[in-house]
Amino acid sequence: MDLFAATPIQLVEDAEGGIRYWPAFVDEGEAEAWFQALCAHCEWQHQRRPMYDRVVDVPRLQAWYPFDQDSHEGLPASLPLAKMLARVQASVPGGYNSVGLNLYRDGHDSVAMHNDKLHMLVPGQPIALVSLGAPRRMNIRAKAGGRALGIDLEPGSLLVMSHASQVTHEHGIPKTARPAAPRMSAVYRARPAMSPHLQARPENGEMRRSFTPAQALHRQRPASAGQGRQEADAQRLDAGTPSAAPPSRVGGQ
Ligand SMILES: O=C(O)CCC(=O)C(=O)O
Ligand SMILES: [Fe+2]
Repeated sequence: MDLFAATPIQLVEDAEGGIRYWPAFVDEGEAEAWFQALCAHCEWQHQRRPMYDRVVDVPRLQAWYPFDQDSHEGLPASLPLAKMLARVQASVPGGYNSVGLNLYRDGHDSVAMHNDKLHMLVPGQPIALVSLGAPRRMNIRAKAGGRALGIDLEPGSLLVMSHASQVTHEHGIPKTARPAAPRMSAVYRARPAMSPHLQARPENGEMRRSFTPAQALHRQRPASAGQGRQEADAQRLDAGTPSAAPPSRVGGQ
């Protein structure tokens, strides 16, 4: 392993490791192979969520794989997720038992500023986010105030956020008017036992549509642009998996 890849950039400090970024976590060839395999073989879903009197689109595709922490049962053999997990574990050991994937088809896809849902995370355990495909900017902002920090998440990079950082900071991927090729994140987390995440979906009246591999990368616009579907993004409710918990402004997976 080269020294560059082994040395993270410290973005936020706290007692649990803060937020750290490894720009060249894996080489380009490997990142591209993972991206292609995940695009083609993940079970991509497009969520729509009831919100007040409307149903809103989650502006990105998602896939979820809960798995056994020891045996890795739950990670499909057709996907490189176990191999990716081994790489993550080698850099940032943790009790990971869930991976959530996000596919941002173009600059219209996004995730609103949020922290990952605390009741669905094991305290003290890291959140490890592998970026693949095109680079996209992530904003990270202290809840206490101050300017957001913008970091361009490169393909093959690793971003690790401490549990503690989810209490103090928010993160999000804003929409961009610049041409943006598809980008993916694979987010490894340690979920508490029996968390709602591990139970059958859909939950809370959420609606989903599945995508074939060929459809996954092609955005399907509403028939009438003027009456386009509302997106959850503006309301900050799109930031993760709905759960049995009451809606809150934090969102996140
Ligand atoms: O795609 C990303 O880099 C961020 C995803 C995220 O924040 C989440 O899934 O909770
Ligand atoms: Fe998040």
